[in-house]
Amino acid sequence: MSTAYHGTFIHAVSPFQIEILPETTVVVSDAGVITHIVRGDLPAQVRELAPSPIILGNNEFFVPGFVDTHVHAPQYAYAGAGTHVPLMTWLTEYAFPAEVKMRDLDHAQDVYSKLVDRMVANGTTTALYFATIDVDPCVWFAKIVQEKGQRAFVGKVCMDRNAPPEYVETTAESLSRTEEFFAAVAALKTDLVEAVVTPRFIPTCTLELLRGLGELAKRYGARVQSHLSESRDEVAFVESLHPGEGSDSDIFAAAGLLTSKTVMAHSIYLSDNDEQLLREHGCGLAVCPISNYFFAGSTFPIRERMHKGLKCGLGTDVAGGYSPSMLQNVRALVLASRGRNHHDSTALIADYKCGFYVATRGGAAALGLEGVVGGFAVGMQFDALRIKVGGPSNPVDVFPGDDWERKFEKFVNLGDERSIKGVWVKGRQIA
Ligand SMILES: O=c1[nH]c(=O)c2nc[nH]c2[nH]1
Ligand SMILES: [Zn+2]
Repeated sequence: MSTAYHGTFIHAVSPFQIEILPETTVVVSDAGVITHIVRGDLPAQVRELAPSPIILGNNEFFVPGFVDTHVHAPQYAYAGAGTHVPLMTWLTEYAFPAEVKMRDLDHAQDVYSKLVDRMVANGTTTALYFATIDVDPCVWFAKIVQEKGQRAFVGKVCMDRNAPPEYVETTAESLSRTEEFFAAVAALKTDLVEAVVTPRFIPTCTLELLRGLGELAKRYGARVQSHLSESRDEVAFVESLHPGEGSDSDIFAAAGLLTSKTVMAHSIYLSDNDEQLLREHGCGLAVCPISNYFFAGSTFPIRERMHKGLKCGLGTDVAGGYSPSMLQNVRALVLASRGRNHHDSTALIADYKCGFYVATRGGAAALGLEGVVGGFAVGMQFDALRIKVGGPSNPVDVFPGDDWERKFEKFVNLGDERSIKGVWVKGRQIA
């Protein structure tokens, strides 16, 4: 049985253009795929296909669900804390201990459930996750996202050097556990949760491990994620570990880890050669503006990089970024690009439309899901948010004369989970 949704639909069709479809009916099949988009009054033909259409009220509209291209699930336990130290210190003092604690599966259940609930409430329908180095808590996490119905790509983190003795693997363990995790996720038999090859970053992975993971990614046709050229201290550390062996991009490329199914987080410090390598291999980049304020020491030049053909999505980077809200990250992206322009008037500014684009369609493209999620079109899957502005306890006030464009812009700049009244993934309502 199909379901019909009638009202106003708003999505980004490019980094510069928002399309508003008022008085529109979207019909979604049992399989969660959009089969019809009809403008105008609710057509009689739709009543036959979908006898109980969902009709939006005043000040309501649908937008595509958000795509978070970079999240560390176990770090949610301390999100909002640890904002005073640089990356390498933060990893030792906050990230690694929090990840070790996931070995306590009751604690893992608590943190992971709260994170996924919070992300869904904030409208994130797709996420690319880092978990931890241990297989059991990773499988636990995959089951939690499966139960909650979010579309998720989950990585068992790999590290065979420069990590605490209680939180490091041998090269052989890291590779065999990755395969174990792939088998466990395949056994879940779900098309919404997928395992991802996940070297943490070059400082914690030997070249032997990187090469082994490159081979696994090829053999499984798997997605890959890692961090790339993310901060000055990380870049200096890689230079000291691999003098004369090139940049992070060169090292990942040599290991076979740059593919069209790769998403690299941060990617701040890129030479022309790095940009060319990432573009040629069709990699996606996860831009994490809140986290960049704290760790990167520089702003990702998003408009310039998109113009050069690099596929950019938005990432919260919980908990290097303190907020799991994609809207908060859209705003941080816009503010950061404006700040960059204040220092260099030739720097291009990303506005709220651009921010919304990278949070939805851009993120989908970075993950190779263009034409699947991130917008509304026949043949795409229905991952959507029902938004309401105005009314008591809504952070967005509306006034006479506010048209759809203004209501949408207010939602992007002022909205939060109180404005998100329903969340659908592949046609199924999950919140
Ligand atoms: O923001 C980050 N969070 C992490 O957990 C991490 N690990 C390596 N590099 C990292 N950057
Ligand atoms: Zn990260």
